[in-house]
Amino acid sequence: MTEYRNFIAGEWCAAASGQSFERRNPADERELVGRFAASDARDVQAAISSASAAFPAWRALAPAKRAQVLTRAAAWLDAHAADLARDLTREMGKPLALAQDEIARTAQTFRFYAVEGQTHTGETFPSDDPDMVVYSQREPLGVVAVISPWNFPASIPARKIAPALITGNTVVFKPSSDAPLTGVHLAEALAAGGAPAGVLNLVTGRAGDVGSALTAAPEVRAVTFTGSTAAGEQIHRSVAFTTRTQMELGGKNPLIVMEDADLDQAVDLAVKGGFSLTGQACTGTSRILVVKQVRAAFVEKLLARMAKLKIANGLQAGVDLGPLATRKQYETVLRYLEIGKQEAKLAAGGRALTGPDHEHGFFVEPAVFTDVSPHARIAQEEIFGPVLAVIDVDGYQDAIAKANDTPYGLSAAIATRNPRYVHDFCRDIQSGTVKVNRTTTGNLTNAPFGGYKASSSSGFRESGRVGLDFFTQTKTVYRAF
Ligand SMILES: NC(=O)C1=CN([C@@H]2O[C@H](COP(=O)(O)OP(=O)(O)OC[C@H]3O[C@@H](n4cnc5c(N)ncnc54)[C@H](O)[C@@H]3O)[C@@H](O)[C@H]2O)C=CC1
Ligand SMILES: O=Cc1ccc(S(=O)(=O)O)cc1
Repeated sequence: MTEYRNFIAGEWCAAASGQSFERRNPADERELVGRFAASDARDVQAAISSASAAFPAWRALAPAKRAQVLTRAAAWLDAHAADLARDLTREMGKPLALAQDEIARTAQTFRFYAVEGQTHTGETFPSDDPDMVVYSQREPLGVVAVISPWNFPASIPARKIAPALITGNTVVFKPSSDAPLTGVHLAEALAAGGAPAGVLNLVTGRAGDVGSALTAAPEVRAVTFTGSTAAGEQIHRSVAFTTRTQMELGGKNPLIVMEDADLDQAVDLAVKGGFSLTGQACTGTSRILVVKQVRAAFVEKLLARMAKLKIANGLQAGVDLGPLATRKQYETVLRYLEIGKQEAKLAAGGRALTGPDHEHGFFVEPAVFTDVSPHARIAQEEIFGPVLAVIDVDGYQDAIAKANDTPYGLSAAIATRNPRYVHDFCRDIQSGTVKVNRTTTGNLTNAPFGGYKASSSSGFRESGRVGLDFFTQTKTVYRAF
């Protein structure tokens, strides 16, 4: 099947316009992945009405019953994991092993919130009146809009949808039009899990056609979004002042390599953090701040390691890097490679790949720039591609000052064996996630996730137990006889 529809009020339905858009495989544009409903404001309004109508009964349902829906959806994901991972690779390009891992983590996220959401309780407070009890309780917000990107088309929406649903909200979900098929599969999973009609609604389409209809609707009580800073700003401007927002935005994530680091391990962190997912992770490493005395040895090992990377269609065995996910992303990365050549020294890589394995896809060689000024554009702006900027530093104080000197603060790592550096780094770095001798990428379902500075827009963290907070409001009750 290659024709996919919206999911509204428990029914699979075509867009009101009757139009569809296509998604093609970024590794080989000749392959059609599917055709999807090209929705507009009418479809969005139908989905919001459906979610509003479903809300009273869903919030009244026992949390254990809501949990069963998530648990059964997780079982459906597990049962279909092989096909889902394949579709995920076909639609956005990541290597199959990473897609398999993502589907497994998505099921895990549904199970995690099925359990945690049932004990997301309030507190009792000592009362100044013996005839009065005082307590707080958590209540759902209502209709929540979930807007997600293409780089993690299963795990990012899952960690928004699962906490929203378990706490009694209903959802209108708009996946990226560059990875809509995995969004369709999430809706299938929840339908198979027994979500009542209207509890989860899926609307596919271009941001320009559905964006503000969804985010500005007065019935939508909260918008949870992951994507670019530019889109985040637009959404922020479009919502009513009473609409709660949660935005996970970009990063310019540093890896600091100290003079005492195990250089083989540091290279591993740079390659995995910078190039896995072809650099298209918000937590991807993009700046390497390396102490001068080990810089030459580090770069030499890094280039040797890069020469062994296999770049091809993610469905092939042993692939390290797939294509960039979209033509727009491909053009952006090529543009930044040209900017980098003006600003710094290209030490390796950076060519657009052609030839038998690559000619129909968006493939580029991973690139390393050295002699990069900390204020160069390639050291300050999110590229979202396999491009590493190596910046020389004089020691710990210089490294931390430069690491903190961007508008972002999502994830940061240090390679060192010195406990003093470890201690100071965990204190000094302005970043929502801090890693010691681990990659900037990768985060656990059960731990909080979010950024400092321009990397997140609100104090509400995603993921982990605190990921439930965004989706509830607190009511304080004073109850006397
Ligand atoms: N933080 C992250 O995980 C991600 C960051 N990005 C960054 O964004 C850049 C561009 O990628 P895009 O796919 O164009 O991301 P984007 O931020 O434009 O799109 C992300 C999602 O938001 C939706 N969207 C965009 N504008 C909207 C609006 N005004 N109202 C409602 N929904 C809206 C899109 O349809 C998509 O579902 C990348 O180069 C990268 O720098 C992209 C994807 C993920
Ligand atoms: O791109 C940002 C990002 C990367 C990974 C994840 S998840 O841990 O797979 O959910 C979330 C956000």
